[in-house]
Amino acid sequence: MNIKEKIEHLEAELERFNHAYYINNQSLVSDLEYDLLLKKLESLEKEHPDLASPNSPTKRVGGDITKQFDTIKHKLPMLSLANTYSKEELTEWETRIKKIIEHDVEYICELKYDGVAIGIQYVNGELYRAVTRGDGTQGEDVTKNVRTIKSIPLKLKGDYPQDFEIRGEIFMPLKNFKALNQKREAAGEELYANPRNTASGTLKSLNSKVVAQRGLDCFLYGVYGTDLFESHYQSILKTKDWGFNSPSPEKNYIKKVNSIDEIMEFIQYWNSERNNLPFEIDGIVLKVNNYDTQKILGYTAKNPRWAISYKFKAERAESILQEVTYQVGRTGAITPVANLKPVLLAGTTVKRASLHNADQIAKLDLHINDQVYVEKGGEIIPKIVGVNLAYRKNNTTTPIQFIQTCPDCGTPLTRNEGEAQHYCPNDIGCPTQILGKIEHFISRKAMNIDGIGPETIVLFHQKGLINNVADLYTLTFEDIIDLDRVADKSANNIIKGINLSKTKEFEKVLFALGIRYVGETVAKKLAKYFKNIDRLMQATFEELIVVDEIGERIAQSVIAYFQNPKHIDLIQQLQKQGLQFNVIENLNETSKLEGQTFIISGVFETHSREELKHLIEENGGKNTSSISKKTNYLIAGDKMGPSKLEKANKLGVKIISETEFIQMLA
Ligand SMILES: NC(=O)c1ccc[n+]([C@@H]2O[C@H](COP(=O)([O-])OP(=O)(O)OC[C@H]3O[C@@H](n4cnc5c(N)ncnc54)[C@H](O)[C@@H]3O)[C@@H](O)[C@H]2O)c1
Ligand SMILES: [Zn+2]
Repeated sequence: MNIKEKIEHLEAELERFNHAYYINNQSLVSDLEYDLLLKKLESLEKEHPDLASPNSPTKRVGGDITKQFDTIKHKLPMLSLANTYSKEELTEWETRIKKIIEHDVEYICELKYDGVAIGIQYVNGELYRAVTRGDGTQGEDVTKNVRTIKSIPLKLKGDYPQDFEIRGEIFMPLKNFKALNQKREAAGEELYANPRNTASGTLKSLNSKVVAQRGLDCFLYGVYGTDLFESHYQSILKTKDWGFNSPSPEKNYIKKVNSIDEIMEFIQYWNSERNNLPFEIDGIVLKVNNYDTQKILGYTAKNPRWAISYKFKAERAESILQEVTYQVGRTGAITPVANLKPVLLAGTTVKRASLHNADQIAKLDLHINDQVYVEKGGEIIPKIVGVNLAYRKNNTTTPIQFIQTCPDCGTPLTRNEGEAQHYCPNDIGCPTQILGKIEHFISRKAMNIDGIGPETIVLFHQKGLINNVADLYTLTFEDIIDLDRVADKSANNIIKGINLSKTKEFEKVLFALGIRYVGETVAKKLAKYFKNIDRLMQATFEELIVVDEIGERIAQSVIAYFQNPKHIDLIQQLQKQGLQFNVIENLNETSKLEGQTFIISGVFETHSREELKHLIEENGGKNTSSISKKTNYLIAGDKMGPSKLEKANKLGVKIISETEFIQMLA
């Protein structure tokens, strides 16, 4: 390749990565690899300015315009940040500043939140519009989605400017990310790769309800369009008074400093502490504090000159790929797992890395006995990010052949068109699938059968007592007491728990069946819509997809499930045992309290708190556990805490007695 071709090739590659990252929320390479390629292109362009294209990715902000939302022009461009990976590069940045600014410069250190940028305009103290960064000049109007994020105020407090913009980062807290993936796992869905890409995909969701459920959060770190302040730091402290979730100095999320050494201290602190944060950061951001100084320094086409980021390198280790083993999931999905020579990484010994699916193996062109690079990002299980090809030249390695039959039952694997995952189709006879399905069935969110754990299930299965979930209901006290280690009392508990599960609502039963892609929420929607199993079994594809939140993939999976005679047989057995396959209509339900939110506090004369909560829900109202502006009523009983009362009064929440509440239902 000559230089021109090299530049063109790099440009095309970076464009491809940008598109995947900003539009499809996928990382095809690691951030470090991306940044190295970009720097390579930058230096080639510097040496050969005549060959540089005016639209090069080195000169443009990576754009997220999907055309699914209205585009809005930014009043002030929304730029990216130049990035550095070392103290030397930071020092170079400071030297460039010092060439222009003669006096001492104050810097602000902040966390670099790993999410998506947002600009929010407030007019007369109310959230007016929220726009994504887009291509830096214009972004997309995602106001409706941003309104669902609880930490972003809809109305401001205090002495705010009449019209201004605040910018920040929307991200997904780790807890919510893990919960979301757990739910997806329970529904047999592919897991999301990392919080950043999930946050960015969620923000661009066309259904605001989905956004609300997923629990995005936001930190705000820049005020624009007002001349109230002299410095960045001053403005950030003030935005807290207006009601914003801005970074707090108490937690060391933001710090004012005067030298590179102090900056390095902040960086080192967070490089080790970042694993204890409830959200992900990918580095530190440094900003010149004084606004006048910022103005003098100005901008390049892509970045402000007064700010820079210091990015953490994902921790990486080298190891040898010794073997690939295959796990069978509850829904039959096959997951290849890399077994590595144990190696220390980010403080823990790593022996395994996830390989996701056959495509992943092919993409890395993995061989057994390869020397591989392992990284630990936000995910709990580390992943293989690359192979040392030089090592392969001098060692014997063998290409990996993806298995063709199930490691558990020997059935030939299948792979649906357009899907990355292989499946074992023998869902009735494959031991891991049998056990996985029963474990899912008895789990807390499904049938919630107390007294049985995974080990008991294995034991029952080994003794030939259960082969599917219907067999649970034919277990007798004698069957159970015969097993090792089971005492009278626990045998009784098991039987009791199994019997009690017969009263579980239809939606729980539907979820417990473990139909691929039918998670808790989907099961609820399907139960509510079709009311009973017969109607659901007869539903056509067209009938299914009109249901809220049911897409093509779920509809196809539901249809495929009911086409299998073995599943029909199982359902009939469960019906015979008396499980609920109908929605029991609650005759007490009304919509009298629709749209009203209640909080209950204190002790009451005629109803327990639980009863009151139940009455609220039955009549279409909502319960909350903490008072906010959105709370409509506080039902006050005896011994109510004075702080609650004070807060309710302050926020204008109406305070009512138990009797007054009951009158609302009359
Ligand atoms: N892996 C891939 O395939 C791939 C592809 C494209 C981009 N990327 C990654 O994305 C980077 C480019 O993305 P970018 O342009 O958004 O730059 P960036 O993420 O490196 O930095 C700029 C962004 O940082 C965010 N930010 C977080 N905390 C901040 C704070 N306290 N103050 C100010 N800003 C803060 C803002 O959203 C801002 O837009 C690349 O360097 C690369 O690491 C990766
Ligand atoms: Zn199998």
